[in-house]
Amino acid sequence: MPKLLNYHRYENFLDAETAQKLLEYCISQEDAFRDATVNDGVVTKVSIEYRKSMVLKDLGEFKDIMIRRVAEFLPDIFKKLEIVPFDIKTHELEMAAHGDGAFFREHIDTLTGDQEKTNARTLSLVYYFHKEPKQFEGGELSLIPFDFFPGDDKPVALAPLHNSLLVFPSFAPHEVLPVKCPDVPFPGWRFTINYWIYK
Ligand SMILES: O=C(O)CCC(=O)C(=O)O
Ligand SMILES: [Fe+2]
Repeated sequence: MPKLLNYHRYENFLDAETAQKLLEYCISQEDAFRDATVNDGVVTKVSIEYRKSMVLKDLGEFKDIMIRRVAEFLPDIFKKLEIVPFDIKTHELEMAAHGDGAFFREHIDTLTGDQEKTNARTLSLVYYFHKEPKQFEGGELSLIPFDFFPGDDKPVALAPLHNSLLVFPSFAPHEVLPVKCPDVPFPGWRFTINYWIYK
């Protein structure tokens, strides 16, 4: 019987003007997005059975904006997740775009190989944004109970709310359910900033 680990969602995370500028930046970068890869512990590769989405590494000014904003919330994040506060080693951020048929199957964000032992993804933060009104369906983030701990919990499917930040431990299993938006061009897709905090 599995247990769902703590998670939390902050709504209206950025001020409306910054959220709008971020959306404009993202849309302007359409040609710089590349097929997303996955890492199976040995190699990093594109795997269309496992993950279909596009990513962009260069967040421009929004990298610092996001890091600064999240820093204001960190004490509350540790509290909500019931995680003992730690010193941050690394910040890793990328932007992702999910169009029609995009998904990311069940996974965790932390690698368990030796090389990661002293520097591991610990907190996963996903900032959601999209054009309004929303032009896609689906794309919920499903958090999956951890069968290591006893409990009676069921998976929870969280809708990608515009201008919200979802936080959960990087070792919590999760998946992105398929997005549906046939014939919707790039500006109407499901966008995120994926942000991993390393301990
Ligand atoms: O897009 C999301 O909601 C989550 C993305 C994700 O799980 C990841 O990039 O590791
Ligand atoms: Fe993930």
